[in-house]
Amino acid sequence: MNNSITVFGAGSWGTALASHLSHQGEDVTLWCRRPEQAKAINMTGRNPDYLKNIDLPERLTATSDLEEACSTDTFILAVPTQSVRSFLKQAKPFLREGIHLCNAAKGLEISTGKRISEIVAEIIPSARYSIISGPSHAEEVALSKPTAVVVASIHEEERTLWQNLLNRGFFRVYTSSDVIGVEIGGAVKNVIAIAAGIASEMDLGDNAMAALVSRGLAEVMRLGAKAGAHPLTFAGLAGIGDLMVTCYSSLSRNYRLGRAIAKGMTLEGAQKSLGQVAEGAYTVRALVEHAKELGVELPIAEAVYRVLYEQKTPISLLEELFSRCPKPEMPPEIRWVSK
Ligand SMILES: NC(=O)C1=CN([C@@H]2O[C@H](COP(=O)(O)OP(=O)(O)OC[C@H]3O[C@@H](n4cnc5c(N)ncnc54)[C@H](O)[C@@H]3O)[C@@H](O)[C@H]2O)C=CC1
Ligand SMILES: O=C(CO)COP(=O)(O)O
Repeated sequence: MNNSITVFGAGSWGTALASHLSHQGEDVTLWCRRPEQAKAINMTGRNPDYLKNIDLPERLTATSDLEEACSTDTFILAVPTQSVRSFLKQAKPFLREGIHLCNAAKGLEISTGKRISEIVAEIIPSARYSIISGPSHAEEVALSKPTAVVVASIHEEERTLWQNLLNRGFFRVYTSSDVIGVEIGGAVKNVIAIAAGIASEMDLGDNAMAALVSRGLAEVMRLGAKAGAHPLTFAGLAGIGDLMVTCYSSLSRNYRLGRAIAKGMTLEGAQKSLGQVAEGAYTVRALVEHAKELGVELPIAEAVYRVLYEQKTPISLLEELFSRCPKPEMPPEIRWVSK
């Protein structure tokens, strides 16, 4: 099979996915925001800003010309969540009707609390949407380390298309029809990973970390249940799988951001020192600022928000979390109500 695929966004994840597809024989264009980055990739075969040591396949070409990048009908969207809406508006005039669009970003929009499928439906309603998620650090995918992910779409032919394109070598792709669950799992785990970084820096211990991951999963599930996700999605790659890889790995930017905050850095300083996007710092705002509409209790997310945006100390939040009223482990709202 030989398709022409454009990957929007030449950060770590866009570069890793473009490289994977290109290694498998696809013609891939990597769209870069900055012309000098595209030029450097084409001249040196390496991305000067992300995954700098990875040799990119020869057939991968980069461009910063958006019209040229849009001249196909199959796309991966790998720009950070808060830029998705403005990016799609910019690309829309060049896009054909009925494009195949696989989103690779993980987050919720701060201004609306929306998932990316909802943003895409507003801006490009004719797009046939899929999402790829699961435990997949770009650094490992770029080195062809064994990785398993899930692609979700409400259209069976779309999930099959992306599975056929991406499932090669040590990159195994499962499919799902639960777009809502896969999106929520990927977005919220980034917030829990910030908490995990904080807990790790505070040396709270293995018990605390396991409690955090489990209770973090409970928050993911509560939110998912309310939004109409299938509960079993959270037992899979986009749920517990991604929570584990992000909460236990120093490759995770969200985890590293949490550690930096617990060391006493400001949020701005921590973000600057990271030099890459830690989506959890934004998604937590979407969760807390839209808590009323979301209608679920998210104590860990709220604690992360107060540490990042209200300068509360992690230890005071830990004490608050532990002094809450005792309750059942699984509240009644964790059940699947089909929508
Ligand atoms: N890095 C990873 O291991 C993984 C990342 N993701 C997700 O992929 C998304 C992108 O993350 P990374 O590539 O890791 O980020 P990154 O921080 O490595 O790179 C961000 C990229 O987005 C571009 N960008 C920023 N604002 C933009 C705008 N307004 N318009 C167009 N492009 C813009 C930047 O120029 C840069 O190329 C995030 O949602 C992240 O959660 C998902 C799975 C794995
Ligand atoms: O989503 C990821 C791994 O699946 C990457 O996590 P970070 O954004 O925290 O690095």
